[in-house]
Amino acid sequence: MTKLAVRSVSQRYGTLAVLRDVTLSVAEGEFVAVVGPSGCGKSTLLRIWAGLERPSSGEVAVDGCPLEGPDPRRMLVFQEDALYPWRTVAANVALGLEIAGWPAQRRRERVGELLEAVGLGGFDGYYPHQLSGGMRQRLSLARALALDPEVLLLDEPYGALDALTRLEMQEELLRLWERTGKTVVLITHDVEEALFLADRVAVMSPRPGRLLDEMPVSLPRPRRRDDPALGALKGRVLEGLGVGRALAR
Ligand SMILES: Nc1ncnc2c1ncn2[C@@H]1O[C@H](COP(=O)(O)OP(=O)(O)OP(=O)(O)O)[C@@H](O)[C@H]1O
Repeated sequence: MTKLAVRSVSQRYGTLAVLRDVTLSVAEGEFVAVVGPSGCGKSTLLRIWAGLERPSSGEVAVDGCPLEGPDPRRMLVFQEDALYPWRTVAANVALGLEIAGWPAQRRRERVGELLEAVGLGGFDGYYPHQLSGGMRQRLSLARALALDPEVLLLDEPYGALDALTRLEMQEELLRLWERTGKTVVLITHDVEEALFLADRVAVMSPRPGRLLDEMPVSLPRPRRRDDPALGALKGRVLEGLGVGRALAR
């Protein structure tokens, strides 16, 4: 079943055309990565699916119905963590639960589960500035997961992390996805990250962003990062992006 869809979606900001005639669907439980040059409208597409903005033209659907607006069943996680610095780790995770009216005891239990799940057990009383970049991203993920959303919209969540932490976070995300079966859309600049994680990679053109290619990655998981088949796919994505084969090696 199709979870998310855009059909012939275009977005303009004043005279700036950002997305042009984009049609893309994501099946329930599917992991789709979107890659494309900086400024081609990837985040815009994610904000449209989050219900934070409406396209200038085209249709946006969730579960086959026109999208109405933001909904806790679809959670967006940003590149820069959007944590509240004055709230502790536990209080950051609890925010959505507070807004949803969960009683204090249930909130505490849920926050404990979530922090364990993302490897932050024992850090409840820390403040965001006392955490590493990777820990802050784990916290952002825990907060996004609090109300058990059906869809995770991840906007380059690991872009600011060092290479090793990034690989670790990719493995964790994969485990989470395998365990929960959530629908995931991941925006990334990192073609290897896209191919390591996703069922399908959508390749976008420079602004105004159009969909150039949709590439299924049918390799079984766990994937090996040095698998030559991944290398061949990487060549195809880079070629689509106009980067050329020479860089793929
Ligand atoms: N609210 C807005 N008002 C005006 N212009 C906007 C707005 N939001 C985005 N833009 C412009 O739309 C274009 C696409 O932005 P967007 O953030 O979607 O790109 P992106 O592909 O995610 O880029 P990056 O990979 O660098 O994060 C940019 O030129 C940006 O300046």
